Parts: sequence; C-alpha cells; structure tokens
Amino acid sequence: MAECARYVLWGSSGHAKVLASLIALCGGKVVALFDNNPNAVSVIPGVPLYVAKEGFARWYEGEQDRTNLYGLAAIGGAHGRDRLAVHEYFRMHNVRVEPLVHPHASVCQTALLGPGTQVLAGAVVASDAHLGEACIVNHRAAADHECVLGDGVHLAPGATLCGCVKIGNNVMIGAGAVVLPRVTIGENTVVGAGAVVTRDLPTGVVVAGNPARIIRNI
Ligand SMILES: CC(=O)SCCNC(=O)CCNC(=O)[C@H](O)C(C)(C)COP(=O)(O)OP(=O)(O)OC[C@H]1O[C@@H](n2cnc3c(N)ncnc32)[C@H](O)[C@@H]1OP(=O)(O)O
Repeated sequence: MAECARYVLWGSSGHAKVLASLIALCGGKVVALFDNNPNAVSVIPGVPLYVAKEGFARWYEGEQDRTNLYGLAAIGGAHGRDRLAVHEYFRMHNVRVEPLVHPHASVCQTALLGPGTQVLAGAVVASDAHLGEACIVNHRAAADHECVLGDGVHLAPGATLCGCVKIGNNVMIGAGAVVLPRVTIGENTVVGAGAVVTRDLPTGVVVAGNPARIIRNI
C-alpha cells in the first residue's frame, strides 16, 4: 500500500471495521463508505456513508483529488460474487484494487494474491499457494502449500486448508473448518463451521459435520 493511501470501502458492517483498522495500521485512511442498503449507517466514526451507485456518483463528482485512491469490498460471508462486482465497479472509476495483508499475517514470497484479496491478522498463506481475486483469508485462517483458490473465496476465522487443496470460485469455508490434503471443492459451495472435509465436494452444496456431509443444495 502507498503511504497515506486513501481508501473507499463498499459495505458498512463489521468487516468494514476490521478493514479500516488494518488500513490505519498500514498508514492509510478510509475516506468514504458505500452500502446498497438505504438503512445502513456508517460504522467508522467520522467517515461519511453514501448509498448505492447514486451515492457513489455523488461522492465521486465532489471528490477534488481522485489520485491515489484504493477500493475494497468490505463484504464478508459467502458473497464472493458481490465482492467481485464491487471491484469491477471501482476499476471502472479508476479506483485501484490491490491485495491487503495484515503485518501479522504470514504470506510466503512464492504465494500469489489476486487483486483485492485480504489476508487478516494471524493468517497464513504458504509456499506456492495461489489465491484469486477478492478472497478473504480471515483471522487465523490458513491456506497451506500449493493450495489453489479461485475468485471470491472466503476462509472464515480459523479455517484450515491443508496442502494442495483446490477451491472453486465463491466458496466459503466456515469458521474452524478443516479441509484435508488434495481435496477439491466445487464453485459456490459452503462448508459449515467446524466441518472436516475428507473428500471432494461438488459445486453448489452446503456441507456440515465431521466427516462433512451434504445438508442441502444452494
Ligand atoms: C468474522 C466472521 O464472523 S466470518 C463468518 C463466519 N461464519 C461461519 O463460519 C458460518 C458458517 N455457516 C454455517 O456453519 C451454517 O450453519 C451452515 C451454512 C452450515 C448452514 O446454514 P443453514 O443452511 O442456514 O442451516 P440451518 O442453520 O438451518 O441448520 C440446518 C441443520 O444443520 C445443522 N447445522 C448448521 N450448521 C452446522 C454446522 N456448522 N455443523 C453441524 N451442523 C450444523 C443445524 O443444527 C440444523 O440441524 P437440524 O436440522 O438437525 O436442526
């Protein structure tokens, strides 16, 4: 991140608070928040909230200095597609979308992080792990060696991917879940908190338990 980088975040919820703290720790600051919900309020003291694309347009028009602007989707949960759409919108307005890594996370120099991927405190991204765009590696989550994650993947707090795991686009791995080595998980699937995934999973299912079993389709 550039020194004193100015950030805009889309999403005014708990995840925005986490990102704002991290941005401040890295020497940047959040200058505006956006949310699609007309009832949303700003979760960051002193930072104005604008609603939807109309709000963004209003803010953008009034912005004197549009240089050195960075944007991130502050949307957690299983909403990888929404995060990607926000990034696309930011890029259309020359707002830069880059990875953000907490100083107390460990990202191996041979790992790759896609645009706008967020690696939070205590997280680990190990050797030759490749993460797509708009992923979240939440607090204390780990993607071990040679894992390959598509776009919009969320590893919730404490989730563990063992080595060589492959994860499709927009998958969410719930808090504290474990995925055993070399397992492949199809797009859009949700793994419940605390599950242990011992076998490959198809696209578009919700699983839970140890060993993880399908509880419904999405
Ligand atoms: C910083 C942050 O907070 S990041 C956010 C992290 N969030 C998470 O990790 C949450 C992950 N989500 C879950 O674990 C969810 O419970 C899901 C996706 C597995 C299931 O959600 P839903 O489809 O809404 O299921 P629902 O809550 O209706 O439960 C269905 C059944 O599965 C059971 N169940 C739900 N979650 C789990 C779980 N994690 N492990 C075992 N069983 C579960 C329920 O007890 C219920 O059982 P019953 O039919 O016998 O009563």
